[in-house]
Amino acid sequence: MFINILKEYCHECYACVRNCPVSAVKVNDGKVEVIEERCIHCGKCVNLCSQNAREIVDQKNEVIELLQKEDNLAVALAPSYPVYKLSWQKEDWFNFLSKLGFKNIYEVAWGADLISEKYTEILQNNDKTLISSACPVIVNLINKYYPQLSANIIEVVSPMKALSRYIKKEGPSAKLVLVGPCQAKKVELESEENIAAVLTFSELFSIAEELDIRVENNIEPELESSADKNDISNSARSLAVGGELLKKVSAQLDNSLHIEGEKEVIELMEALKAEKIELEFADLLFCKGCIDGVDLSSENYFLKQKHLYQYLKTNSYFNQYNKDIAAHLDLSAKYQAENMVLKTPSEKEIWQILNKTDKYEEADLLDCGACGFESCRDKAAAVIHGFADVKICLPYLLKEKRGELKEIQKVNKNLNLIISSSYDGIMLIDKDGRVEKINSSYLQMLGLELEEAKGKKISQLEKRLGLYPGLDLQSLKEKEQITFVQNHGKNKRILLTAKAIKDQAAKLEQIIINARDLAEISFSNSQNELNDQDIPDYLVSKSKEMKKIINLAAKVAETDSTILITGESGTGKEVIAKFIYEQSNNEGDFVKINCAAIPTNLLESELFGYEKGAFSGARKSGKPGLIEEADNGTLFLDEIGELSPNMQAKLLQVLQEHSVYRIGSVKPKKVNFRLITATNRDLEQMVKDKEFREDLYYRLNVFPIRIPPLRKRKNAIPALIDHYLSILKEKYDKNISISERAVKLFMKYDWPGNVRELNNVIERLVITSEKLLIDYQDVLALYGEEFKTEGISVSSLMPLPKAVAEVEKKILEMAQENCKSTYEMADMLGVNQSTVVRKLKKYFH
Ligand SMILES: Nc1ncnc2c1ncn2[C@@H]1O[C@H](COP(=O)(O)OP(=O)(O)OP(=O)(O)O)[C@@H](O)[C@H]1O
Repeated sequence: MFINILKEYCHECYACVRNCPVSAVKVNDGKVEVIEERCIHCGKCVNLCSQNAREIVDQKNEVIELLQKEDNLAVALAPSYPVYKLSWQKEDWFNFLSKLGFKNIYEVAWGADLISEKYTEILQNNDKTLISSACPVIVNLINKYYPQLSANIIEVVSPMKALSRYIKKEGPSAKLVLVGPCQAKKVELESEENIAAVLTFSELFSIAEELDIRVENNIEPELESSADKNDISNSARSLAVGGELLKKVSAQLDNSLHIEGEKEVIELMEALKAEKIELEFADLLFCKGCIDGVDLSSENYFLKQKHLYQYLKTNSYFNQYNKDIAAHLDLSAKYQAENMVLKTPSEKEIWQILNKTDKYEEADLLDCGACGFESCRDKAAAVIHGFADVKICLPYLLKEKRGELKEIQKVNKNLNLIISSSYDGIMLIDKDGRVEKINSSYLQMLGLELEEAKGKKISQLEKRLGLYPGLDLQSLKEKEQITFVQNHGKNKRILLTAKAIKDQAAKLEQIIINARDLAEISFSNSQNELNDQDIPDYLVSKSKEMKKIINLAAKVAETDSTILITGESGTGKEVIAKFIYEQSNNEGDFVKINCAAIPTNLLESELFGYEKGAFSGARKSGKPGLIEEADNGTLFLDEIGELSPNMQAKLLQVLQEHSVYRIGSVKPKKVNFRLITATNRDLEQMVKDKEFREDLYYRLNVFPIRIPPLRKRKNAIPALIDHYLSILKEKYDKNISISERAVKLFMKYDWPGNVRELNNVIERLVITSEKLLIDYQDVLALYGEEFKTEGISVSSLMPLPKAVAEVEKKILEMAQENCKSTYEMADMLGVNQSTVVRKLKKYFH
């Protein structure tokens, strides 16, 4: 690759696309690329790039190395060399090059002298238009884009090649570095074996800078002229000014011309191609003479020209040349057509492309040139040839962007509306943990005004408001999302879901927090309540309390949140855990273990598994633990309150690292499971008593579900009785039912064993009953004392007022458990509401 595009500097101005004379620059994904095989190496795109996004591949390092190790390194200067340093004379150049380490200095002008003789010879016996081969860009242009004219290029090497061949003969061991103003020479001379490197003048001077070489005027030139050598003609030395070659060779030609400059050359090519013009000889230069070459184009052209002629008058050449050696040189060359001419697309193909950027008729073709092509048609052709992105069309993109902007504004407006009207608290935090945006629901939850929250550090807010635990920014750097319950003082608990927004390099950019008051989740009358037919048969949900729990469970099932189910033994914690698993999208299994039922040492291997030979008695092959088995599924740890401190620590590690270590292994295994735990113990109290780890408690208590005891939801009893009777009828093949009075008796009992006890009692009654109707008496017969709670039983003497007070208190307690309001209690007890309020105050405050 001759030209590197520095993509980070390219700002998509497409000046290079627009100005490349042969469409050798393509646009790919917005960035430009040089198509090497189409490039004629004119260097124009390098010069015009204002962002310096082009880098010519150079050989500076090779030359530095050569200067340090080669004893016989020569340099050849292109004829334009005097104009690179307008203030320098020959001595300056000599001192400079000698100090750099070159042992011999040649001038390419000698090569020009050599080839001009060859030209004169060929032109004398010629019957077709011949074109000069001195300019490598012209040779590339003809071979690639006017292949029918390749045969017209004069079959003589360029002056530089001629010189290199001469030097090879003169001193075969000499290695040569060529220095000139032209990028194309680098490609042209690549294959000449005695040329070690080709540099531009700028590259040569940057090497000097690197080696800290300066010009000193006190060194005299050491190179002497000798008698057996020849001079260089001044016409050859002025070859860098356009037209000098023609002057030198065309004395006897009637029909020849010299042309320089891109536009003029291409015009002539077109005329020659169309056979509109016939010439004996055309001396062509792609630049305005080599003094205007890519590396010299910044200085005023006429100043350069004047200086060159002046310099040649007052400064002799560096070296003389041996004509005898030159006489035997092979200066012939063959030029090969490489046809890069593209097929012209049809009108239909062009319009198919134009249509893609909303251009349907001539009036739509603005030809603004912003895409880098002169016309919309040219651009469409480039798209067809694969050189351009169809979408790069400024008017089209502007229209599209305007539409997108409108859409974004609309979405933004809607989004703001949704956020501000959301019932959930929503907060946006920046990567440094400062509040960027917060909606009014959240402000209300925190009891803050907007200005008290906006821009403040979340950690400071949490401290000030006593919110604990705080948002763990560190873990959000590693994870996508965390869910946890945050305590607001004693009574308020907020369920927080914090989602990390990360950039492409996975660095945390922002955090979105969604907050819900747990009290509201638990008691809200959800609009998305499950229908009765969606509730499985094994779950009796007739009571209001159970319905709420089931709806809550169904909602949380959709998330991957960790759930803690609490409630007395037999209330249905496991049934709810199972229901959550069934409602979720978990692909894996429901794996259950009762932490109280297994001794600690066994529990560890059950949960974590073990490697082969981990302990005596272990299975030879090792065994995966239940945590591994629950991968992608749900792990239900019942009686979590019974976990030993050691096991608590190990479980916490699994939850923090999302990986498990089998016993005897140091290799973690990644696991992904939903955890549901259950307990009938008061974990919060256990934390206070230091019996349960606080950090583990917070990890488990992400989404709490509390199942009340059956005595607090006695209205569920009839439905539960029906449920069990229908199962038992089938099981025991008995068409048995229960009397209303017996049910009433059931309703008065406190059911310390909860639903499980109720189930057992009914089963026993079904088994023992000889009739088809279980009655009040049957219950009493079987459970006698326990169920005799109907009426008031008096077992000892006491003052009457005290007895009345105790009865009143007991009755109020019972009414409270079964009623939602003091009005309902008043109704049930046959007194008015104010009496209930007064008596409640008396006994309970
Ligand atoms: N809502 C319900 N509908 C039908 N059956 C229920 C319901 N709740 C509980 N049960 C039944 O009650 C019994 C006890 O339930 P479960 O084992 O789920 O209770 P638990 O709270 O997990 O008990 P423990 O704390 O002793 O483990 C089971 O037979 C279960 O099927």
